[in-house]
Amino acid sequence: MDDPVLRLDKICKAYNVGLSSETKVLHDIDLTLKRGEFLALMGPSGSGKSTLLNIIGLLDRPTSGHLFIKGQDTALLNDAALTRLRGHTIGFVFQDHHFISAFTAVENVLMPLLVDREFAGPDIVKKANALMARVGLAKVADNRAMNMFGGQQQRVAIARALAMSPDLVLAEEPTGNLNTQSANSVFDLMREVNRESGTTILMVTHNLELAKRCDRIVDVVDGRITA
Ligand SMILES: Nc1ncnc2c1ncn2[C@@H]1O[C@H](COP(=O)(O)OP(=O)(O)OP(=O)(O)O)[C@@H](O)[C@H]1O
Repeated sequence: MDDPVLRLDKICKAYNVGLSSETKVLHDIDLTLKRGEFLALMGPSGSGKSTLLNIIGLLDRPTSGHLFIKGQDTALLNDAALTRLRGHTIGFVFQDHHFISAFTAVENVLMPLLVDREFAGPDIVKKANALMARVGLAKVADNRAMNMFGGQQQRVAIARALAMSPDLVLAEEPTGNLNTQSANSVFDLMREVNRESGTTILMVTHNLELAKRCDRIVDVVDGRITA
């Protein structure tokens, strides 16, 4: 049977505050993402969306509960194995893209392929250029990413997230800084990628109009899934 890309089983997260107390931020989160799904994660500020995204992105560990990626229980993996799994399975698109400022757009897309020995090979430049074409930026691939418009930068970030052909893309407010037209066009691109290549996408957003165009909306309120 095909395992879901992601399955969360009773995920809880508490942060230590001072020496003796802790704040519980996530409570018994159960969530399954099937291959090819495009899910919108919504919820008020402080409800725990970023905390959940960090756990799903294997950047942080839950306090309790289990996170399965393609059937693999990540609680059983050490940090090196988690890093490898993250690199090969998950792409990230954030509001703040952390581009390397001295690099062109296509060089930023190339970076993840260059640093992973298992991917490095003669075709990676071709792949990076194909990704730039895929996101509609072939003509400006050699411009500095830092000098581009917001919508273009977000397209570069999407191309970079797709470089390792991830099963799952996590996008945190990917259209948050954009005007309505750019936001729609960046969302359209993500929708196309999702439909064409079957990449599973989880997008945190405050934009209800865009969320409605996803396959499913999940609301997080006070660290619990409510809908
Ligand atoms: N490292 C930390 N230590 C202690 N408390 C934290 C830490 N990180 C987050 N929190 C708390 O956890 C709660 C959830 O925060 P989180 O950033 O996950 O919410 P969010 O839904 O992503 O909010 P926003 O939409 O504003 O980004 C908040 O009350 C926050 O103050």
